[in-house]
Amino acid sequence: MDRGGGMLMYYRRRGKQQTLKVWRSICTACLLLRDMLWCGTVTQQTAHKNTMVICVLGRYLLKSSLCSRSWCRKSSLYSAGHGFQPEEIREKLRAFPGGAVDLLTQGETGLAVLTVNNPSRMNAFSGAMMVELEERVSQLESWTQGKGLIVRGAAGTFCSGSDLNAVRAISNPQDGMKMCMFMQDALTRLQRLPLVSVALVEGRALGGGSELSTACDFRLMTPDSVIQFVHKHMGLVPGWGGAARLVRLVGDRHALRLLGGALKVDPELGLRIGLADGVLEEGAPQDGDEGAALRQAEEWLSRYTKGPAEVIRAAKRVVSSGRELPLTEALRAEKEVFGTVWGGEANLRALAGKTKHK
Ligand SMILES: CCCC(=O)SCCNC(=O)CCNC(=O)[C@H](O)C(C)(C)COP(=O)(O)OP(=O)(O)OC[C@H]1O[C@@H](n2cnc3c(N)ncnc32)[C@H](O)[C@@H]1OP(=O)(O)O
Repeated sequence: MDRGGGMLMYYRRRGKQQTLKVWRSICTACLLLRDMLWCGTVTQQTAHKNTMVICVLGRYLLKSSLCSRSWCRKSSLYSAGHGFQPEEIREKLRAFPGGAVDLLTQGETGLAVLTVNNPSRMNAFSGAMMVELEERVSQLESWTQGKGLIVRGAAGTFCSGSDLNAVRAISNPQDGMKMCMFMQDALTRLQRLPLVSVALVEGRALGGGSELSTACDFRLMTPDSVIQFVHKHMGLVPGWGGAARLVRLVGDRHALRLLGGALKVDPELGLRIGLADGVLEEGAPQDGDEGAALRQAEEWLSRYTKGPAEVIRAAKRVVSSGRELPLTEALRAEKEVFGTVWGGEANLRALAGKTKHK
């Protein structure tokens, strides 16, 4: 079994052990109390009070052990209880064909390129493409050697959101909710991948396209590009998790300006409010070199992905848990990830090499 799979097994086993330990402690404490009550060491009132304390404490411990388990298991956002039936939704979405979501993984560099590919519709997401996106995310979840991911659109533009033809056909509230849960789930899983991810925004990122860009760790913009949450003009708000992520990226006031005003975010505004992390050099597409922006993005990303895969992936994991979990849980998750690199190959090599950080 590879290291990633082994780690997941370790987390699962550890989660079960923790839960068992908590149950065992609750039972032992209750039995002890019962014996003390029989022997007359404690009064009935004290025993009752202590039972309450044990129950509250036990509940807290169980909850926290289950919480770290579910985080490590990369569980879905929604379950059947929320009306989330992924296979049924996939079938519905596949009824709207067109376009593709392509994935290219490079073994030597550990970088992958995910391309939203529907140029005749400015890379709008057909239903079939939503299903393909989820499949590509699953592929990336099993790619244990990966370190970085670039998300881009084909033919010099990023993505114009969901395909309006599909949107019209599923405009009833039930189908809308299903699509919303499906895309939130896929994009949350994309954001949680143990890969440093960057959205390469060329041309336009509109509606769902702007939401997709926020599911990456970073956004690089070409000089003439625009990110625009156009949802207001469609009588909508983001539904692919874009609003929740936007608030975390730029703060609630900027987020409200971007959504309420459907503002066009050019690179200058993007950098100022912290939505963009870099602007690529001028001129490349005009030279007829379509791959130039991608090469620049690869070079930019490689600064953060140089080094052993297990260390880069661990860095992304601790950032993901820090980003999403309450502090106590995040610290516990960090401890677990730390345990996977401490005394590991890269750590021992660095110690033997007397590394200096000049
Ligand atoms: C929760 C998710 C919410 C959402 O994503 S709702 C969707 C939000 N997106 C939009 O409203 C974008 C609508 N499109 C536009 O505003 C413009 O097409 C856009 C992207 C600014 C490009 O404008 P232009 O450069 O003038 O090009 P154009 O309009 O002639 O477009 C070229 C072809 O692409 C098509 N297209 C663009 N965006 C699309 C979309 N989202 N769904 C379906 N088709 C779309 C457009 O209809 C046109 O096709 P055709 O040449 O007329 O056959």
